[in-house]
Amino acid sequence: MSSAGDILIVATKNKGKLREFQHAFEPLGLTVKSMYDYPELPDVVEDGETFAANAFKKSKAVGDALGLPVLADDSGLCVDALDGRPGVYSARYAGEGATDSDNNLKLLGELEGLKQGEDTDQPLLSTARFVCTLSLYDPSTGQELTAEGSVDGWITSEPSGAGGFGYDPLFYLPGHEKTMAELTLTEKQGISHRGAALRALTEKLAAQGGVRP
Ligand SMILES: O=c1nc[nH]c2c1ncn2[C@H]1C[C@H](O)[C@@H](COP(=O)(O)OP(=O)(O)OP(=O)(O)O)O1
Ligand SMILES: [Mg+2]
Repeated sequence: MSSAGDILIVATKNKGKLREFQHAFEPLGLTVKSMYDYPELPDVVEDGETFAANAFKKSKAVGDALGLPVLADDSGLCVDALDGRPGVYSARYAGEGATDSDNNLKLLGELEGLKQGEDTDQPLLSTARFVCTLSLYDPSTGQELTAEGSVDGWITSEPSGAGGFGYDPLFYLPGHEKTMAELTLTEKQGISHRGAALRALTEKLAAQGGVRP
C-alpha cells in the first residue's frame, strides 16, 4: 500500500462493501481486488463471537493463502430493542444464504412483533448502530492492524433509498433526515462505520510510518 499502481486485496465477497472500498482507495491510485479475483480460495467460516475475531479470520486465511497483505471487513447491525442482535449474525439473520431483502424483512418482523400496545404509527422502531471492524494482516511479518468504527441511527419501518446495500434502506440517520441508502457513496463514507474504521486504520498506518496518510 505504498506507491501508485499497487493493489489492495480485500477479503470480501460483498459487492456493496467492495464498491465502498473501491470508492475509498482508487482515488489513491490503488487497484482493489476482492475474492472474485481469487475464485480458487475456499470460503472462510465466520464462526467468531466478535466482529474482530471474524475480521482476523478472513484477513489471515486469505493473507496466508496468497502470501500477500490482505484487508478484511467484518461488520453488522446491532439493534437495541433486540439486545444487540443481529450483530455478528447480520449476514445470515434470515438463515444461511439469506439475501439483503430476506434479512430486512426478518428485522422488520422481529421489531413489529415487539410493538404491541405501543404507538403503531411510529415509524422509528429502535435505536441501532452499525459496527465495522477492519483487519489488515501481513503474512510476511505475521502482524495484524485493526480498527473499528460505528454509527448510531434508528431502524425505520419505512425503507427508503436505492443506494448502499444490506440494511441501509432501514437505517435512518436523524441528523440527515435520510436513510443510509439515500446517501451518495461519498456521503456514506463520511458518516458510516466503514468510513470511520477506514480513517482510524489509515491513522494507525501513518503512525507506524511509511504508508500514505
Ligand atoms: O454499510 C452497511 N450497510 C448496510 N448493511 C451493512 C453494512 N455493513 C454491514 N452490513 C450488513 C450486511 C451484512 O448482512 C452484514 C455484514 O456481514 P459480513 O460477514 O461482515 O459481510 P458479508 O458476509 O456480507 O461479506 P464478506 O464476509 O465476504 O466480507 O452486515
Ligand atoms: Mg461474511
